[in-house]
Amino acid sequence: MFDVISHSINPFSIQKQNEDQNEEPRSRPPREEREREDRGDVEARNFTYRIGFFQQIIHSQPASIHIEDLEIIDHRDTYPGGPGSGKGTQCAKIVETFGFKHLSAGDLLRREIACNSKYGSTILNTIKEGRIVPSEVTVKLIQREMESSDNHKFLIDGFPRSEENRIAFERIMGAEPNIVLFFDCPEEEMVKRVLSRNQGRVDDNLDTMKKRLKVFEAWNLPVINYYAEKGKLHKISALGTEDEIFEQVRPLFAACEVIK
Ligand SMILES: Nc1ncnc2c1ncn2[C@@H]1O[C@H](COP(=O)(O)OP(=O)(O)OP(=O)(O)O)[C@@H](O)[C@H]1O
Ligand SMILES: O=c1ccn([C@@H]2O[C@H](COP(=O)(O)O)[C@@H](O)[C@H]2O)c(=O)[nH]1
Repeated sequence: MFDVISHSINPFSIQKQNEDQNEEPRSRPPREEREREDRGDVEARNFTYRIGFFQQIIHSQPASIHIEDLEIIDHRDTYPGGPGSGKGTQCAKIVETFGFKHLSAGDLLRREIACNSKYGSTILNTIKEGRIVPSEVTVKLIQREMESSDNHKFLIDGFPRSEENRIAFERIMGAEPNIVLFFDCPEEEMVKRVLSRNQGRVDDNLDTMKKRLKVFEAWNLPVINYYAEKGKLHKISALGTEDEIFEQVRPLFAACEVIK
């Protein structure tokens, strides 16, 4: 495993200066800053967006499909697509049936921890705190997997977690999802599933789960709104057996197969 981040500036320290995930997400940057960004002013972008190290890469991969962490407005006892709602479980079924390449952002980050990569220990701490890893790190991991895959159909699971993630992904990969799914699950069910998952994850405990739900609630809403406005969002009830849930998912993907 090699480090995907080769910059001399640590993206985690940039994130710390610019973002407190315990606070509400910031609104859009002012127009002047956006214009600087559009002009490719790297220095301005670094400061403003925390993720500005990216080169603009136009990528020819066909658009990907995101299994998303999403949230419903004014419906606070359910957390669509939240932690433990069953996204990974359904992804496995989609892969089996439709031949997609499954990319779980969380798994990619955990792999960085396991192989002691440059930011492995910082990623570990971030995950223990239930916080969001800087987009620069996550998108580069996803990019590497997409570019080294023979497949052209991707299921991106648990990503984007924030508008910053979404914007970084679209900018780097030059691709948008064809479809975004959100899994609608009551909070107590998610907590129950996470606490009985039994896979030895450092974040499968009540303390981290509470933090994850809080971060999820604060940062996912703009992402949902964005995809809803684009007409790409599909809500799936996450209650029921795995097969029952897949019967809601299957037709959506069958329709995508036809579009090509
Ligand atoms: N329909 C279901 N009914 C009951 N348990 C389920 C169902 N689907 C998945 N599970 C179980 O719930 C746990 C969480 O599922 P899964 O890992 O797929 O969720 P996730 O949304 O990918 O979670 P995370 O975002 O934390 O990675 C697993 O132990 C899984 O076996
Ligand atoms: O895009 C991402 C995805 C994940 N994280 C961090 O990893 C954990 C676990 O993610 P799962 O999707 O539940 O496997 C999550 O709580 C975040 O801390 C991330 O930062 N960015």
